[in-house]
Amino acid sequence: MFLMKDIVRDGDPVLRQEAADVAFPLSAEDQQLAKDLMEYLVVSQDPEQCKKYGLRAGVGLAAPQVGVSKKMASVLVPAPEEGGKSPFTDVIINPVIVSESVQAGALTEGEGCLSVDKDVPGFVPRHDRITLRYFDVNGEKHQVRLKNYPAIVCQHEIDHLHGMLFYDHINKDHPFETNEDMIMIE
Ligand SMILES: Cc1nc(NNC(=O)[C@H](CC2CCCC2)CN(O)CO)c(F)c(N2CCN3CCOC[C@@H]3C2)n1
Ligand code: NI
Repeated sequence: MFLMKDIVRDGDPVLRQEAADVAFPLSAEDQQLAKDLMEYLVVSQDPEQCKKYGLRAGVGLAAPQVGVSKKMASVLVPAPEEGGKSPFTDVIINPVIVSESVQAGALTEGEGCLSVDKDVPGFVPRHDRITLRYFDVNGEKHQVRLKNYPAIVCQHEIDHLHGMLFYDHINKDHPFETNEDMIMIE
C-alpha cells in the first residue's frame, strides 16, 4: 500500500516527464501498480483509515506520482450523496482525450496535488466536458464522455502523464480571473 513517503514531490524530474505507454497484457508488476493506485484512493477516502495511515485524501493518483513513469492513473470520484454511485471510477491506462469542449470549467476551490506540498491559490481552467478514450486493466477499450467534476479530475490525472502540474494552468497575474462562460464547479 502506498503511504505519503511513497509520493514523489514537485522538483523530482519524473513529474516533468512524458510517461511511457503501458504494454498489454499487463505484467504482474503493472497489475499490482493498478491495484495499489486505486487502493490509495479507497483508503484515503475513508476518514478513519486516512487518519490511521496519515494520508492526504485523494480522488485521483497517477503512476508518476509514485515514481513510475507509465501512462496509468486511478480515479475515484466520490458519489454525490451517501451510498450513491460514483460518477466515474476506474484505473485509466494509455488515456487519450479525443475531444474537449471549448467551454472551460474550473473547481471553485482551486486544485491541490499530493505531489505539491505548497498551496497554490487560483482557478485552474480546464475543459468542462471531455471525451476520454482509455484501456482498463483487462485491456478493454473504453470511450466515455465526462463533464464537470469527473472531467476535471481526469484532466488533472492525464496532465501528470504528460509532465504537467495543476499550477501550470493558473494565470500568474490574475489567478482568480474567470470569463463569464467558464463553468465554476463546486
Ligand atoms: C478535489 C478534491 N481533491 C482532493 N485531494 N486532491 C486530489 O485528489 C488530487 C487530484 C485532484 C485535485 C483537483 C482535481 C483532482 C490528487 N492528485 O495530486 C492526483 O494527481 C480531495 F481529497 C477531494 N475530496 C473530496 C471528496 N472527499 C470524499 C471523502 O473523502 C475525502 C475526499 C476529499 N477533492
Ligand atoms: Ni496531482
